[in-house]
Amino acid sequence: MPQIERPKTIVTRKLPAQVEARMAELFDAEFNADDTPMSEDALKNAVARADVLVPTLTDDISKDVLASAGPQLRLIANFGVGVDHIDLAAARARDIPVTNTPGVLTEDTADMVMGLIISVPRRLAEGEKFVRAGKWRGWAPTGMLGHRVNGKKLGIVGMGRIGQAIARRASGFGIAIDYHNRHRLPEAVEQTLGATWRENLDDMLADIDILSINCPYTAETHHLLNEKRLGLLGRDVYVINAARGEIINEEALTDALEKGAIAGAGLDVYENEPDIGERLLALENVVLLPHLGSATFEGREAMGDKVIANIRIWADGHRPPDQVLEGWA
Ligand SMILES: O=CC(=O)O
Repeated sequence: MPQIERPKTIVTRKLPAQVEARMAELFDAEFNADDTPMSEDALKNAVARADVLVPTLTDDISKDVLASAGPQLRLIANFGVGVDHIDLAAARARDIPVTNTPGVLTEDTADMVMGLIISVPRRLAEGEKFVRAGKWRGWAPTGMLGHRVNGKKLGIVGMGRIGQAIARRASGFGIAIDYHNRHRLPEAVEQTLGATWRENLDDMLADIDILSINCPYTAETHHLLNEKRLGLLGRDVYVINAARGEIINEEALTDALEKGAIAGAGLDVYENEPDIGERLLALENVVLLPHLGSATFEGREAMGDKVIANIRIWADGHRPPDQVLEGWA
């Protein structure tokens, strides 16, 4: 592990001002003042010069980009929790640790998912647009009815920190919780959350009212929700995704929504961000958000603090606390 006084730290996107100020104090830091996502060439140039790269989810840190890394690049300290945009195996092969920012965005993301769990079945976003469009003619006994969430069953795919935080909130709304996860949680945790483990994902899909996707995006979870699995959901089911767009086959989801094979969706993430298909944009039974999961002032500052802590601890010659160990022995 190195000991470096002021590591050359290249930050690929504009970060909160307090975070950049602290980084400028502590590191030989280079920022992206105009916040334009870096091109592949710009990323190659950055890894050729930096000791530490601070990327975000909008950067494709591919094997190709990492092939341009100079021998001095010794840490990738990601601003964000998901690391699917970084070729972890290529980083591992070059012995470059990757860190992320877990924990500090859990509650914000869970709050936003809860917002979608309420707003999609109750048609809140649709109602807001209706009022603004000047179409509202007053209260009506059958006006803009949605589905009740109290007493319904939520299926959570991926019961990590965020999944569990959603379960805690949903219980407060009187929603029952089933979950599917690679590993079953300890029984005591299940009991506290009031959550039931479903070993078989397909069985769970056929037995829920709301689905929330909260697993990481990996080769195994690519299009986890495909046409076949969408077909297992009932007509009154709502799909919520605040994890990664690529976990759902967006074409198949759009088909299901268009046909009324499912009731609606709340999406914060997409397969080709920031592009969203015209067909999806045209649908009424969908709430579309611009990847807002962790978008609070407090959360983004805390994410910056985590990035800084990881760099400092690493620069002091220790293993950074949030090293992503996937692919590492
Ligand atoms: O999506 C946001 C993140 O990975 O932090």
